[in-house]
Amino acid sequence: MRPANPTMPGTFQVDLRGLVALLSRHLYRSPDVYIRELLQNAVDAVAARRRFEPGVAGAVEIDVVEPGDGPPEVIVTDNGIGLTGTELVELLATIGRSSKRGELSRHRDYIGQFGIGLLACFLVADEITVVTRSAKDPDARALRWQGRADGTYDITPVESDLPAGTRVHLRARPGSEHRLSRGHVLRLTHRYGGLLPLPVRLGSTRVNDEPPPWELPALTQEQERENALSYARRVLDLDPLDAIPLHADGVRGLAFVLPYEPSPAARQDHRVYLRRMLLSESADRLLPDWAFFVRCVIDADDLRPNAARDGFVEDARLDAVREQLGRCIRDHLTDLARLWPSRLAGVVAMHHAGISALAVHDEQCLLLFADWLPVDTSLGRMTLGEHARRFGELRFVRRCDDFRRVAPIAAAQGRCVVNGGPANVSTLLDRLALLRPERKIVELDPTEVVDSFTDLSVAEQAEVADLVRLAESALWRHGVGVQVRAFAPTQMHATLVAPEGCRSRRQLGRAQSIVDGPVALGPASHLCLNFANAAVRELARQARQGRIMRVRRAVELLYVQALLLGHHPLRDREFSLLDEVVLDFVEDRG
Ligand SMILES: Nc1ncnc2c1ncn2[C@@H]1O[C@H](COP(=O)(O)OP(=O)(O)OP(=O)(O)O)[C@@H](O)[C@H]1O
Repeated sequence: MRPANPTMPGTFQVDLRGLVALLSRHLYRSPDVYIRELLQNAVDAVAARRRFEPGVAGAVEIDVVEPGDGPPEVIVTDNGIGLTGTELVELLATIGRSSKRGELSRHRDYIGQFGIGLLACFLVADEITVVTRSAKDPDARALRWQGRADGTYDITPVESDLPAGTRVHLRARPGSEHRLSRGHVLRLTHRYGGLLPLPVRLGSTRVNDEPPPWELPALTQEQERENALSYARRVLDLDPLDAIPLHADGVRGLAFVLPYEPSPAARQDHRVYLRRMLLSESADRLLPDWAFFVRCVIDADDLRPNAARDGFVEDARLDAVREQLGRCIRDHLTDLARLWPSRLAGVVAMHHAGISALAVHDEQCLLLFADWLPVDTSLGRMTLGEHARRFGELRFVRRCDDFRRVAPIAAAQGRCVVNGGPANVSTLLDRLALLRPERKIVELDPTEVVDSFTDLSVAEQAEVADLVRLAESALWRHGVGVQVRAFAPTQMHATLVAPEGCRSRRQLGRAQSIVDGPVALGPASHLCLNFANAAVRELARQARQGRIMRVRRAVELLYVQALLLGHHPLRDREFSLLDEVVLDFVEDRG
């Protein structure tokens, strides 16, 4: 029989150096977070003291000692709750133990919760010295706790006149001197603690004397907006198109409409504060995807920070806040449409590509922005709203090639045709047609425009018969048929048409397959010469006079011109044709 294994109980041992290396490489973006963790502990300590001494005026003081012949030292002092000897062992010297955790669900007062923040100090110093006196016991002695990066610590009572509270000393380790220099500490304190609600001083300088931008006094809405815009210029180095006040449960802030076009797929770099302590300047996923064109600054009371403290934990609370912030932005834009249409037009003009891409999937986004989206039409660029006001019914062609071909003709006839070719436009128009049937959005068959061409009378047909014959024989090798009809604009010599919509061809009963478009352009396309154009009539006259070579060359030239006007790619044979025509011209043949 095998003997049972003897039980060997034990406790985990922590290799502090390994843990600190892990934090610095994988959790924190920069060793600079040590200031954030010290500030946060000081603010939390004041909050803890206020729980049993309400109204105590909290303050945080930072000193930087730069001896010149040695490494700089940073000292952070608070008049918070302080620590007893037992707490020093249980809380400071026990990794992962926090006094704030269980209470967090009951109290929104604390920023910390993981019990690892103090370790960030080992990113810049080999030793952390904490001198503390507990506020809970008036007779408590001051104690010094010295923790070292090798995982050892000692606690000694000290004779100190320190009132209740805590003072943390850090001396820069070789290589980190710059991070503990006065200028750097001032910048970091300003960045992380600039909005903290209790006074923070560096030496005699008050670091946080400005209220958050959403709390700046303002008599009117316009003044409020101006305050917000000037904050963005000063602090974010951004000149936004507009500022949007944000309110959600336990969250307040501002959203700024970006003055440049970001990619909808790009990270949203939001500036987020947790109980007025800067958490991150590059938080993502705080707003719905469609709001990619704004960048926001918010302060949250009870969203849960992730351990790296560069964003919030994805949970139901964050979902709800995201939804509410999205609603604020939507409502604001709807108000703009009513009260400041020119501002909304500016926003959409800047961000329409991204907005269109999103509106394809997001119905609300489509309905919100549809009227402000610009489209190209045969009568120039205009918004869909403007189009609806001017023309009522909207007719569009699906492809850019069709648009290029019909636009000049439609324009000359005063008809407004929308180009559905650019990315997303025709999909958006299809969706809008379903969502808002009263808008009467219909696809236009490009050949309809051609159908409005006027057929020639019998006499006129006789007049152009020689031209048609010569032109057909000239273009035969290109697989292109010829017809002559009259259409506007009169300056246009010719256009390429598919025979499908060509009544005269149908009337002539010629069997032609229907081929159209740049790649497929082939044997079934027709060059439609414009009888309303003076040069074409002159060509008909010269054809009657038998000037065969000249007419053939001119027709070939008009064919290439029609290809170019329709933005059809030229093939080798059309290039050589062009070459021949130019050579003829240069050598004065024909
Ligand atoms: N300045 C201070 N005054 C009083 N207690 C402090 C102070 N600094 C730290 N402590 C105590 O030490 C504990 C551990 O601090 P630490 O910064 O490591 O973690 P935390 O603040 O609890 O959580 P987090 O890791 O999220 O920052 C705190 O929970 C707190 O009880």
